[in-house]
Amino acid sequence: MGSKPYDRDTEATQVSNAIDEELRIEREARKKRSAREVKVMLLGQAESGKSTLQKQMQLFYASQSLDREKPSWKPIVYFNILKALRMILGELDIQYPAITQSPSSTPGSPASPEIPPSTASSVGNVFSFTHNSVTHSSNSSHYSHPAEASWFPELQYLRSKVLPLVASEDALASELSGGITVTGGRSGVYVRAGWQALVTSNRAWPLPDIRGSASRPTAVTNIVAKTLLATQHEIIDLWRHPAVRNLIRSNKLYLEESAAFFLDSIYRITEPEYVPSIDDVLHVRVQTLGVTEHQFDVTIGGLQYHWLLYDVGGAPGVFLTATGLGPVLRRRYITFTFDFLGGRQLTDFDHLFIATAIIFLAPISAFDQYLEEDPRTNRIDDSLQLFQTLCTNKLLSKAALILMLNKTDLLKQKLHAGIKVRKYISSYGDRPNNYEEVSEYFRAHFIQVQKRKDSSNRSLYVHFTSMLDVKATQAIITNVGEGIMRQHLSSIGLA
Ligand SMILES: Nc1nc2c(ncn2[C@@H]2O[C@H](COP(=O)(O)OP(=O)(O)OP(=O)(O)O)[C@@H](O)[C@H]2O)c(=O)[nH]1
Ligand SMILES: [Mg+2]
Repeated sequence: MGSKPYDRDTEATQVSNAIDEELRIEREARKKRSAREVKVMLLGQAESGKSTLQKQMQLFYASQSLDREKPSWKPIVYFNILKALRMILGELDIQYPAITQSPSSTPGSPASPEIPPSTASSVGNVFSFTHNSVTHSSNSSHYSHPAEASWFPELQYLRSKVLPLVASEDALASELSGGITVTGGRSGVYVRAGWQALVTSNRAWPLPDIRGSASRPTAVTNIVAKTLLATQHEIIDLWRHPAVRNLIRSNKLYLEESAAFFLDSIYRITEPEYVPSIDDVLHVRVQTLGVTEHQFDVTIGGLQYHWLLYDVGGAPGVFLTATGLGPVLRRRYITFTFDFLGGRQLTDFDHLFIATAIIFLAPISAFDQYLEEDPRTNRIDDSLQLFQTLCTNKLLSKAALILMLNKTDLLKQKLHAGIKVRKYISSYGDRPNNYEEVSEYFRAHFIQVQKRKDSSNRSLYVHFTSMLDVKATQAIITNVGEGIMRQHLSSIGLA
């Protein structure tokens, strides 16, 4: 019988060659792919505007996709309003415990649609401030404003009207998150990468990526829409009430930056046919947890490039490694993020540390604000420290570095209102308290950090931005985009 002798070595060699060939093909394919792939990372402290920049880039490079998403932002706009109302009522309760007593009914007031029973019962918990137990004295002499005691009946009435809405905040968040709650609140959130979070008073609700949210349930959203419509006048009366104005002016009440925009627009938002505008989408505040990836195709010089944008959530303690290392200290944020990205457990991210460019956002309006988790750290100081960590990171030393000194609109407003930089940053000294001087002062500090700490000798591109201004931001994106492409072409040897 002439059967061929079995040759173990030959077969092993064939298998080995086939594997090598497969690897070579995969390497070639990867090389080709990466020549067309531009990776951009957005970094900066919480609320610095990274996700807003991501939306602006989406608007610039893929505007139809943002248009398609608009309806799904509606419940999140509602959520931002409910959160603002909760914060207003919370502070009023602390300042004026008397208003927590039931009001005598006011004639002619519209009835609010019913809130789901599961949430209505939580009203007591939402406002269980220690101050509530203080018996209110009818003697108004301890109030700082002469009219304060006379405000109580109206505040009591407005509170009773708005309270059912506030009580639906958790139910709305639960509906949007598909019922998943994250325990531990702001400081101890454990969620996988790529989620956003609706943060309520003591909980966080992971919000699945808005892009995949077409089939969301809407029961609570509809009830909230009706309740908002039924109470729109009371919401406006509360928002414009001198008591609330007073609390904001005296810094006793600090609302998220989107709050004023949405509350001022309440009549437009409560219209039955309301669909969020691009402006609304840009104003929405949703916290990013972990890293969210966004992709666009960008055509330059007749060639199509695939942009991968990584929006890295800036809040502490929201990262989870695949190995379950858990929350990290604020100071280690960037180092950790890079470890997380460089760690090979998450294959999608394992090449991130060769990002083409990093855009670092620093909100320079935050000179009078402190970190929530560390009330002694000024937010500008925190931004400078994060920026320094970034400049010294070896893994990222090849990436182009772009610095956006953001929220210049808010900075101008604050300076115009007479808020003194010197009061919060003593080294500012006696320099003039105007926009030109202040913005230049901050710019010089960031540039100095890079000069001193970045050993790679790369250039730093600095832009002053106001991320809610579409026209101005689109011009900056054009400029930054061209720079990033130049960097990319040079890194793959084509420029
Ligand atoms: N006035 C003003 N508001 C801004 C600007 N940029 C962003 N915002 C608002 O600031 C809030 C926070 O912005 P985000 O983009 O969510 O911040 P982020 O850096 O992604 O925050 P994290 O996801 O927590 O890391 C949102 O309500 C934005 O609308 C700006 O230039 N001016
Ligand atoms: Mg974000």
